[in-house]
Amino acid sequence: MKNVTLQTNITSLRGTVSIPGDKSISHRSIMFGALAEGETIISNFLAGADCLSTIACFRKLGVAIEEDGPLTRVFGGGMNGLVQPEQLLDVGNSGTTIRLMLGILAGRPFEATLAGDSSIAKRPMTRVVKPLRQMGAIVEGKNNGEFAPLTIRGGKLQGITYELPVASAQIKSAILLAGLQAEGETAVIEPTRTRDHTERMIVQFGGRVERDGNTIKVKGNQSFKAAHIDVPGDISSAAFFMVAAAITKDSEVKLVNVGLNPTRTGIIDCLKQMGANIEVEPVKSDGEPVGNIIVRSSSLKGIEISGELIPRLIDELPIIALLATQAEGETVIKDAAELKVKETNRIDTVAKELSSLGADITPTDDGLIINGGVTLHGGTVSSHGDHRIGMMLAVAGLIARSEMNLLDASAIEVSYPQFFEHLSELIHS
Ligand SMILES: O=C(O)C1=C[C@@H](OP(=O)(O)O)[C@@H](O)[C@H](O)C1
Ligand SMILES: C=C(OP(=O)(O)O)C(=O)O
Repeated sequence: MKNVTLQTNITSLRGTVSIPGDKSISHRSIMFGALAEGETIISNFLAGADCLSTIACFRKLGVAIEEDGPLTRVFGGGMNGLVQPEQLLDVGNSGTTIRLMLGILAGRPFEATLAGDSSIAKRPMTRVVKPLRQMGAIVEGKNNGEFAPLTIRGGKLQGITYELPVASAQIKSAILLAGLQAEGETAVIEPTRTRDHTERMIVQFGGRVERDGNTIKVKGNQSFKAAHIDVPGDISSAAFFMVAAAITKDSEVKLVNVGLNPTRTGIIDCLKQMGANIEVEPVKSDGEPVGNIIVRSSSLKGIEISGELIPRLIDELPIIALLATQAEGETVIKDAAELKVKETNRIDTVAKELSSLGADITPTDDGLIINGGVTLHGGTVSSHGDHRIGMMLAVAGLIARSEMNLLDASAIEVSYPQFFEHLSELIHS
């Protein structure tokens, strides 16, 4: 529960940040490395608390994983290499870990129990438990499997065709990971395109996956070969500095090595639509698309953010809400009810914390309405244990007119342990 006094009312932000590895891709590189045959070598792995939880879970499943300076090595024993864990699998604060691991464990012929922190205990799990049960896994947990702790006994699975009730890469990935181990074919139909890192990684590890419109299909009984994965910088982490540069005066920030997978670049589209001064320089890469992003102080206008754009910037909505407080006119965020089931109810926590700093922000059933052009003042705010809320509030501090204290700042370690260090390197006061 580290509390920090934030730097407020700064003059400008200038410099370059090399953005740490993408959280979604880091999780998946460990998972596929564990299921593949041989030594997988990962560079730029994100050593944030969530991804370290994934490593700890796979070690308990018998997989050797070495953190070797800048490289992470996973010694996979193939699909049948996982062994029944002797202890509970602790996913910490990570929704991606628990949901994707359920998909993997659904196909394994042993029992395992997964649990996490108090936030994980409140996040909905029926969304993955239901399709996995349909495929043949046995899952037990509180409220008929809605909440962790969850005990899963996997085994012989049958492929299914499943229409996702919400646009979620975690549900899609859990079903695909089970489908890769099932008899026959598994098809997942997504209502709107979501991040496709799992599909890309299936191919990188020598597997097969097909996409036809919004339907993704995998054949069962596949096996994987070890791979080299170079994890790009996390655009969801870069977003905090993009917004920070846009809303502060005399600023110019360059973010290097950022993942530019089109299923994740909604924040760039949103900044452009709001009138931000932003440039993107693509950089050659073998795997996921990567580039550098340069953002300068901007004069911004309010927009509507809704529909298919939402899954492409879902984790950036807290920092976009702050951006909107500095734009002229109204910003309406809708179709984003999924924000209610993240680490916190992000509609409520964003509205509560930004209102306490003087923002004009109203929570709705599926988003937020923000009237911009407001000067923020200081005060005591809290991350509520949610890393993205913590980083958004630290960025709000940069433009706050009086002292600001952030409670529970340590939550930021979930996705960006070097956040304060990188921020202070940019500050010119
Ligand atoms: O698949 C992933 O790595 C993630 C998917 C998203 O969640 P949902 O699938 O619940 O939308 C996102 O919010 C989360 O931070 C990471
Ligand atoms: C929602 C998030 O992650 P997860 O679902 O993995 O906890 C996030 O990182 O914003």
